[in-house]
Amino acid sequence: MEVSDLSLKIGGAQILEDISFTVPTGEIVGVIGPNGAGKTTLFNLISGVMTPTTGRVVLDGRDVTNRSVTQRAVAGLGRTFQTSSVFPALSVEENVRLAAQVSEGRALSLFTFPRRGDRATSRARDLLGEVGLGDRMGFRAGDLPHGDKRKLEIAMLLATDPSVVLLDEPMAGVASGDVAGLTEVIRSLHTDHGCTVLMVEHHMEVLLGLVERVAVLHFGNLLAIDSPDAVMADPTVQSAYLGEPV
Ligand SMILES: Nc1ncnc2c1ncn2[C@@H]1O[C@H](COP(=O)(O)OP(=O)(O)OP(=O)(O)O)[C@@H](O)[C@H]1O
Repeated sequence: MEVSDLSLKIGGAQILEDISFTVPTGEIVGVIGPNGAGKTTLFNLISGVMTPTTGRVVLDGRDVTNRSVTQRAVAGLGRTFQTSSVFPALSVEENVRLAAQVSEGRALSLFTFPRRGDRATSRARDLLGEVGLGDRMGFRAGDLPHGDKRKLEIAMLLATDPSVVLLDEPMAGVASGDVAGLTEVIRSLHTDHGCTVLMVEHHMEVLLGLVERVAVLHFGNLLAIDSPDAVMADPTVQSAYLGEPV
């Protein structure tokens, strides 16, 4: 995935300015920065929720800058949001089955009842087993604890066979006892599914344990993108992000 010279101006406010970086296929990159730095806006521009004032977004060699959210999803871009986005009244299995049906180009309908051998159903069951929710398939999704909702969202993402995944604060609100399990599910996106992952996360221990590089945003500018050690040792990053050199 490549973004080049990506900028967003709203009214007189420069929200993001000339952001350029490349994430090679299969790499996990973390995105950090103080509140209001522009992390979610960057995800909105990459996923097509917002249109950049200037710049380009390239996925798998294809320029998708002028493509819609749906077209980018079809091109292999998946995303989770800061707030949970499961269908709360549906069962855990129904949530993933719908995602699998949509990715197969079938109707977003629950009136196709699950049958033995049905591809979307067996895919949903496999993925739920993989993320550790194999024993919760019949639960109402809205009743799951937050960490399991996050795992469910990842199973829904995987049902669409994404090549690039954007995760916006996946650990937000997750109970401390569920962090390790969810971390492993996120790791599997890259190790087992070969996904390219861009991840905003405030939980630094989790982030630094997962990512190969970290991008640091500050007031809409990209201060650095490098290995966690190099970024943490960077005096500009220390003074901007941590307040002062340490
Ligand atoms: N549609 C918009 N109109 C005007 N300003 C906006 C809009 N969207 C975002 N902003 C501003 O852009 C800046 C970046 O916001 P953004 O939500 O991307 O930051 P963030 O780094 O994700 O913050 P947080 O860590 O709090 O989620 C903020 O100052 C925000 O107020």
